[in-house]
Amino acid sequence: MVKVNIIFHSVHAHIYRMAEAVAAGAREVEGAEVGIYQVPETLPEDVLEKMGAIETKKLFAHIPVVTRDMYEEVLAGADALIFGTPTRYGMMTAQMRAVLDGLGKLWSEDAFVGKVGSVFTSSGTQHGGQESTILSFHVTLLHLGMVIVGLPYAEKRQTIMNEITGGSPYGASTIAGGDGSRQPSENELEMARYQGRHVTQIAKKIAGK
Ligand SMILES: Cc1cc2nc3c(=O)[nH]c(=O)nc-3n(C[C@H](O)[C@H](O)[C@H](O)COP(=O)(O)O)c2cc1C
Repeated sequence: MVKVNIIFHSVHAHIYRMAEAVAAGAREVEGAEVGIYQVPETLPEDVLEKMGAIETKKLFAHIPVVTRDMYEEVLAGADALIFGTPTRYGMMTAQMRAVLDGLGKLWSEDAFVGKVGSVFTSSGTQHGGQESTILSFHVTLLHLGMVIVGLPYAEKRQTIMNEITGGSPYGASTIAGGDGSRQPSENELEMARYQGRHVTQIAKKIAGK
């Protein structure tokens, strides 16, 4: 059994939809045990309301929130962690950062060394920093000692030119549009499934399971 957990933050549900696709891909691998968790939201209710996020947050309210008492089991206990974060000023969200910054004790115990780490993202605009979000996230994964896996060019969907699409060798991604109205395309969701499957296959090999 190879254990893969997907940890995401989302406000308007784009990353949530991508996370479900990543999970579906991971589940295709025989012997995979796949979990999906969201990080705690730190924005107050009135701010979420102003952002028009009350309804979109409800779409994934059923997904368990990973709290500090769960870090050992959910994060350190997995063979692979696949993180999903919206882009904020070209980087991960503060909500995701807060979880990573809470891993100090487990980091000092080498709890993540040799585990597989991977990242996917979304942004409002096509060139709004998807690559910098994923690559800067990778720095933290390297500090934790993780083996980084991206989205290889073997996944040809990232090379298409006939439609607007996310996806890069660094990881799957989607473009939400300035007003958040664009939903992940089938091409982007397929890349997310590929990433989930690919990470799981590699984690299975590394774990010898
Ligand atoms: C404070 C803030 C900063 C943002 N920074 C960027 C950015 O640097 N580039 C960009 O393209 N979109 C940016 N966005 C748009 C978000 O990336 C977009 O809303 C998000 O990817 C949608 O994902 P979600 O539906 O899962 O929340 C920003 C949004 C907020 C609220």
